[in-house]
Amino acid sequence: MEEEDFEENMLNNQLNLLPRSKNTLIIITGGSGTGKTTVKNLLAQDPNIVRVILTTTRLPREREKDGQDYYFVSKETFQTELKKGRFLEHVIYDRNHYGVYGKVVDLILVTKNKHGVIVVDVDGFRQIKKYCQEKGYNTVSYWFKAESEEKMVEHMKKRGASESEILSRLIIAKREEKFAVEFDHILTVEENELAAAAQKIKENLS
Ligand SMILES: Nc1ncnc2c1ncn2[C@@H]1O[C@H](COP(=O)(O)OP(=O)(O)OP(=O)(O)O)[C@@H](O)[C@H]1O
Repeated sequence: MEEEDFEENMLNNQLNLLPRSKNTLIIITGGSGTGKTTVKNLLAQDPNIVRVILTTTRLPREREKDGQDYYFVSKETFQTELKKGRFLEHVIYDRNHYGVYGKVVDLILVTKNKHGVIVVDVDGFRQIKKYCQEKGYNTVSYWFKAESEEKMVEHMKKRGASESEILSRLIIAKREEKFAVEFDHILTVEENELAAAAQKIKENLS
């Protein structure tokens, strides 16, 4: 093969490996009370970053809107879609189903041509990352930590968690700590520095 052809081939191969969308899905995981939800909401204030909306069988609460807070579906629809493999991840909480539609990720990164942000557990992170890799989408993952366990407890109390919930969340957090190495970044969110954490994530996008 001529040297020029070889170079062109190399270039084409590299282009094929490039993601189809230049946008990035920001995946946030970590212990309870580490500021994940707050930082996600701060990120979503940026017009270029869109929250990945979950689908649920739970009934809408007052003022919740379909397509804005959640996609609300019936249990039957959820089961049918689940069987078809449409959900990247799926959890049952308080007898209600919650799932992430693959097509919602496509909608944000490709159709809307924006970055996405999602808060998920470790299993969800793995599933979503796998999906994005298969589709050629960029992801950046963050494992969130608080300054200390005491601060996590303080934060959980702030959002109204009961003693028993706090205890079980701390146990889960301890158990899951070992998975932090699977993430691109481990981010300690300093006390009252939630906006700084969001800013750091945004800076890492460009
Ligand atoms: N670093 C921090 N400094 C000050 N307040 C914080 C910090 N992290 C979280 N908080 C506060 O703690 C409360 C819970 O935070 P948030 O819901 O963002 O945590 P979370 O990681 O999403 O928790 P969970 O997984 O339990 O839902 C909020 O009131 C938030 O403002």
